Amino acid sequence: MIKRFSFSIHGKDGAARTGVVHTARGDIRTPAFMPVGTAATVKAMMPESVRATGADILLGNTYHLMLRPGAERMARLGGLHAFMNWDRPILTDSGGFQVMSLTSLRKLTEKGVEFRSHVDGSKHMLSPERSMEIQRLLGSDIVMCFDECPALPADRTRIEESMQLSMRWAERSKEAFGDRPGHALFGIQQGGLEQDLRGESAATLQKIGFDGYAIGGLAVGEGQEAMFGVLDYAPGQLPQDKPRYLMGVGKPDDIVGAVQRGVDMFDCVLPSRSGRTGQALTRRGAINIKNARHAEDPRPLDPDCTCPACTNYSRAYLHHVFKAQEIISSMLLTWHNLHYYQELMAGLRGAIAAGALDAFVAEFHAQRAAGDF
Ligand SMILES: N#Cc1ccc(CCNc2nc3cc4nc(N)[nH]c(=O)c4cc3[nH]2)cc1
Ligand SMILES: [Zn+2]
Repeated sequence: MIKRFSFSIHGKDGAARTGVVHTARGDIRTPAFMPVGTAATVKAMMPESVRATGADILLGNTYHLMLRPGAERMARLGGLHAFMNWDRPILTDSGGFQVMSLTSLRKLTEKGVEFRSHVDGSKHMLSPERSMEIQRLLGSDIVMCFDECPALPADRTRIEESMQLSMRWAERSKEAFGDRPGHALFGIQQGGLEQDLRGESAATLQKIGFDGYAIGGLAVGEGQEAMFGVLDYAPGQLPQDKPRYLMGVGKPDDIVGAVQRGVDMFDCVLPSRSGRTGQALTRRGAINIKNARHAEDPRPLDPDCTCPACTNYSRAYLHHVFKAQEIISSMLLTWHNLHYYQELMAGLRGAIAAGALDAFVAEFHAQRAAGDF
């Protein structure tokens, strides 16, 4: 018997919710953070280490995996879960956003988008139908509609036309996805910073009917204030009994503010990418371990953190291995950052369940104001 996708909300505090997304490959505690595993790996992390940080689900990318190793090849090899040795849920982005942000040679039409690979320059095409087929071949548990995310700033006409195209593509995505018990399809709201266009998008998506709803078109340079301005109304435009996923977000304080406004799921490359550059994200704010002041500091990054980096190594050691460009430097800081993100999510879940989110958020900001340690 295939376990069907479902979402149960166990607690609320204001607009914030905490609950569980049930999937055929396991449960996802929400609010949830999804580490990004773009090319079938969360960079510098073994999958068992990613699980040890507390992650219940990973994100993969249609765009990267269709170029290398290829969707049909991945299917022949048993699918993405077997390929990368991660047997829990995987959500895959649908590729449109990555095409627009990673390629320059491309042609956008009603049918879809033609582009050249940033890997080897070969020609490729993505459409709602092909994106659904690729995500099926990968074996993704949560599939994202194929959409268009307009670059900001853009005038209202461009935003409106792009949103309407994305809604036509959402219809085609749903049609192509078919009825796949045990798998979920999420719609993606567009509409830029325009409340009425986002309302129209939400209504159209709800009429088509999806297992979850993403808030797209944000974290594209609009800044936190404008993003929170949209989040003051956008989650409420979406069905309240389905998961709400804010794509590409974000910094710790972005996530806290978005959870307060009713968002349930997040993904961002920040903790892994910044970890590889020597930036440690901690409850007191960011620390750049390459700074000379850490060269002889015997203390851990964060004395209150239980991750392997903070348990077994000094700042001086982390400073050393970063300066020496040792591979372990990326491993340890990525592990720390992902551990910190999962601790933050666990803290948010517990605070919402206890009806104590305001106090949690106040303490979150107070610790960061206390500054570096
Ligand atoms: N380090 C680092 C770092 C780099 C980039 C970002 C911003 C990511 N923002 C973002 N990802 C997105 C993916 C998306 N996918 C789709 N299918 N649609 C979107 O509207 C969309 C919007 C997004 N906005 C955040 C942190
Ligand atoms: Zn740590």
